[in-house]
Amino acid sequence: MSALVGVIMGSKSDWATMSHTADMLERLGIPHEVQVVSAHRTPDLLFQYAEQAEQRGLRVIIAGAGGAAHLPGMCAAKTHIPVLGVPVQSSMLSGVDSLLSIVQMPAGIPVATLAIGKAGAVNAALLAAGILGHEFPQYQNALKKFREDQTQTVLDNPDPRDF
Ligand SMILES: Nc1c(C(=O)O)ncn1[C@@H]1O[C@H](COP(=O)(O)O)[C@@H](O)[C@H]1O
Repeated sequence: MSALVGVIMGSKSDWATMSHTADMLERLGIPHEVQVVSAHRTPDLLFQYAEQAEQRGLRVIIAGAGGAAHLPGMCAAKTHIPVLGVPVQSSMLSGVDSLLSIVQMPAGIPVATLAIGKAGAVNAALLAAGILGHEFPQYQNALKKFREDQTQTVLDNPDPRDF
């Protein structure tokens, strides 16, 4: 099956964070693709990627970027499919710069903004599963199973001293 989720990131250096998105999509069995695309460094490629996303069959785009993180917003400006933004933790400002760059979109062009770093990267994949779940019940079931397993793991390990 061709990719339903496009995972893009501003730089190879974002892969340490965005690999958590890919890992979770893999775990849920959701077909996806990953690619470095930068609004700053490869603006023409970004426009082409966003403009062609829908016709290529993508249903959701997850865009991770750090610092002056314009990638998710510019991607959202060029496509109608939902864009989920993951703020990558930058070295200088700990990702607060990334978060604010992504979250403060003007009314009319939404980006669904996740938490900074790994938590946001994982949750973006789970959110994508929820969005896809209406059209593809198998991913809704995979999401439910993930949640049930997570709950059970916590219930089975109540002692915080056991690691
Ligand atoms: N925020 C953006 C964009 C963009 O928004 O288009 N392109 C690259 N970057 C970010 O620059 C940071 C440093 O990149 P390098 O490590 O390549 O210098 C990365 O976190 C990347 O997401």
